[in-house]
Amino acid sequence: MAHESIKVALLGAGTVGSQTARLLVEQADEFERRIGARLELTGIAVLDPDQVNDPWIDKSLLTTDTLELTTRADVVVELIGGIEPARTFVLSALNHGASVVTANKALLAQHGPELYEAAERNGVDIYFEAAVGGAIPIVRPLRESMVGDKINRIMGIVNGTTNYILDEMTTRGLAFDTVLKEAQAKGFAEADPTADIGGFDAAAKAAIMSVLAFHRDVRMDDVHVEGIENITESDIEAARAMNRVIKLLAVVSENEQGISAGVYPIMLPADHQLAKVSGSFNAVFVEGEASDDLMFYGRGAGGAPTASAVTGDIVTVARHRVAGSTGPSIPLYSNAPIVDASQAHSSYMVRFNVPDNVGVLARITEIFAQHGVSIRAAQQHEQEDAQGNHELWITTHSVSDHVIRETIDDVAAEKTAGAVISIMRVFEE
Ligand SMILES: NC(=O)C1=CN([C@@H]2O[C@H](COP(=O)(O)OP(=O)(O)OC[C@H]3O[C@@H](n4cnc5c(N)ncnc54)[C@H](O)[C@@H]3O)[C@@H](O)[C@H]2O)C=CC1
Ligand SMILES: N[C@@H](CC=O)C(=O)O
Ligand code: NA
Repeated sequence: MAHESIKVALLGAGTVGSQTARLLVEQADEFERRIGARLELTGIAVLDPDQVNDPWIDKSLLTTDTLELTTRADVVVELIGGIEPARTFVLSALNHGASVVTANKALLAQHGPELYEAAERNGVDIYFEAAVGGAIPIVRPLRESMVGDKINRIMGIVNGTTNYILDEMTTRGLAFDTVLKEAQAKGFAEADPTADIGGFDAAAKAAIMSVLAFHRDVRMDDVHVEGIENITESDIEAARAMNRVIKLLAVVSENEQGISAGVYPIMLPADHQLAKVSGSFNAVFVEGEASDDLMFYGRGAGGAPTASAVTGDIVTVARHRVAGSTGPSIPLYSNAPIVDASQAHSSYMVRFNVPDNVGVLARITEIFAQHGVSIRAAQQHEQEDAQGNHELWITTHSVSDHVIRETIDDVAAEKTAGAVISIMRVFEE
């Protein structure tokens, strides 16, 4: 039977919702030809209709009764964000037989399996390309294209806000707070930017990628998270002096020990491909057993780029409805153990402020040796501060996060040995 139209309900008309509405209006004829049925926007739920002034939005479609809107659509597009009430709206949509498109990584990283199961039980789709890497096609490749391969590791820059902040601090020497405000103004940051700065947004994406790559129920709480909130201009200068740049990486992997997922800042060599990813761009390396290395690159945040991924999903699930089918399910059959990513080994650079006294360097290296931490390089800087202290940089060989932190705690406990300025992972292939 020919479909006259596919009813689309939009929940949210903020940074992403507004641009999604624009694409749906501007591309309506094109989408109709691709789908074989017209997309009919039946309602747009927002918190405050008076705040919506986009010329392409028909104000008569605005509603504040979000739950009701989820009950009268073929496709519900959730662009509200957060856990509740978004979870309730998505479940309502699925249980009323609508397919769902969402960009909500926070929701999927906490309740994904419950929602995937609800979609399957109701014979509908749940698609979420925008939830990882914004415009970059990465969810679909993991969910469909690479399903015949075994993925060993995924490593990437998956948060546009933090990449923008680190890049602007590095290239323009701007202060952290100034750049964060810019990222918020450009629409990259989450409603609560601590999700970006604290690494939680990247951690949610790491959990989603782990589910798709390893077929294992991996949630937000399984991801080891460190953010960029403590990174200072002096850390950036130190990295530059080592011909490195600081990036916030999400790394998920599976080996004989199990699955590990972590997010942390790390110093990359300046000529590493990920070091060159600038502004709000994201990049994801996927290491497949048969495919070998794949790289995905593009705009990871912002209204229009994210809306591109959202409308791609809307067209896809609409096509499925016209065909009377659904896309692939998300099987979670693996019970591989989850390994604490903070136990993964890495090289580290520790910066100390030390007094220029006889025996200080010897005492610090002795404490490192007592913990079995092997030193790759040590460098004391000639320049002294007002108190007559000097910076001492120690780079280690591979060591676990746990051991290096115990080591520097012991150094810090000896007041005469000097103070720890910062500690940072150093990328070694
Ligand atoms: N901004 C970006 O670059 C990206 C955002 N995302 C995700 O997209 C989603 C939306 O993000 P933004 O557009 O940036 O958020 P936003 O804060 O700009 O917009 C949120 C919209 O939801 C509406 N809303 C909030 N509570 C509601 C409720 N109970 N009922 C109806 N409407 C409600 C607000 O009125 C507003 O229109 C989030 O899940 C976010 O994580 C994903 C990728 C990139
Ligand atoms: N706040 C996020 C938006 C996209 O997911 C980011 O900065 O990457
Ligand atoms: Na994407």
